[in-house]
Amino acid sequence: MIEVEHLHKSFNGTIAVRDISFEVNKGENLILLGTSGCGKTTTLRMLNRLILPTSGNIRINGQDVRSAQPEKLRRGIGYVMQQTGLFPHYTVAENIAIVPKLEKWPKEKIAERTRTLMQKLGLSYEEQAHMFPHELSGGQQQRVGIARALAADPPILLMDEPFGALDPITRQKIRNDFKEVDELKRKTIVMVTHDVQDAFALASRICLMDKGSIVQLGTPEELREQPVNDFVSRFLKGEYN
Ligand SMILES: Nc1ncnc2c1ncn2[C@@H]1O[C@H](COP(=O)(O)OP(=O)(O)OP(=O)(O)O)[C@@H](O)[C@H]1O
Repeated sequence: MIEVEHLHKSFNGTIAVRDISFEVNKGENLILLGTSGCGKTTTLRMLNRLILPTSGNIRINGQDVRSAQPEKLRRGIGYVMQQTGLFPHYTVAENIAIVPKLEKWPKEKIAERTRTLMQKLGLSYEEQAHMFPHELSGGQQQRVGIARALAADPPILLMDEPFGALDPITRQKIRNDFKEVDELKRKTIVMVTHDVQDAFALASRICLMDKGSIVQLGTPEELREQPVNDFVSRFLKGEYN
């Protein structure tokens, strides 16, 4: 469903992503894992054209993303940003409704969808829909960010450190809840994390990166049982976190 071929990105001579290729199958959860600065976010943001590659190809359902209109492309791809990226002056409900509004859904349908999603993500529509992001905890804000990305039911979801800013207990709780949300089970997801536990809890396959390159791509079991080198074993033991 997502095909990445020989993707390369340099910023003013600094190589951020170095000739990487991978595929993400429909319904898979591919985790881009690696140390800070290894090129995970740059890779993710090239998938929805927030960053343009220096060279290489990306196809989504066979279509080259360069031939798609950026706005149209992004409406079909939900995006959960680091640190939520919620609009501070929009209420929770208004934040969740951004894409459905762009899609000109009727008001009742938007309200119904917002209510359903908030409930699925463990939020209370009655109590929280009219609050502003700063009135919520970090974990609740993350849940709103995920609801917003899911609102128009895009088949693909890109998530950049969705649990990054949370304390370990909240992180584990949201991660567990996340696994149980039925809509997320159907999505093709590419998620960035530096956290080995996130990767093992959520990945269909892990793409472990270092210095812009892919070191190993495989199932969590493959990485654990057949690490290709010492870096992989040490990374999985948490020595780089
Ligand atoms: N806009 C930019 N201009 C210049 N250099 C950049 C830019 N964006 C990223 N880089 C560099 O590219 C490299 C990869 O960055 P990237 O953000 O993709 O890494 P990352 O693995 O997501 O790291 P983190 O987990 O810290 O977010 C880094 O060396 C970074 O400094």
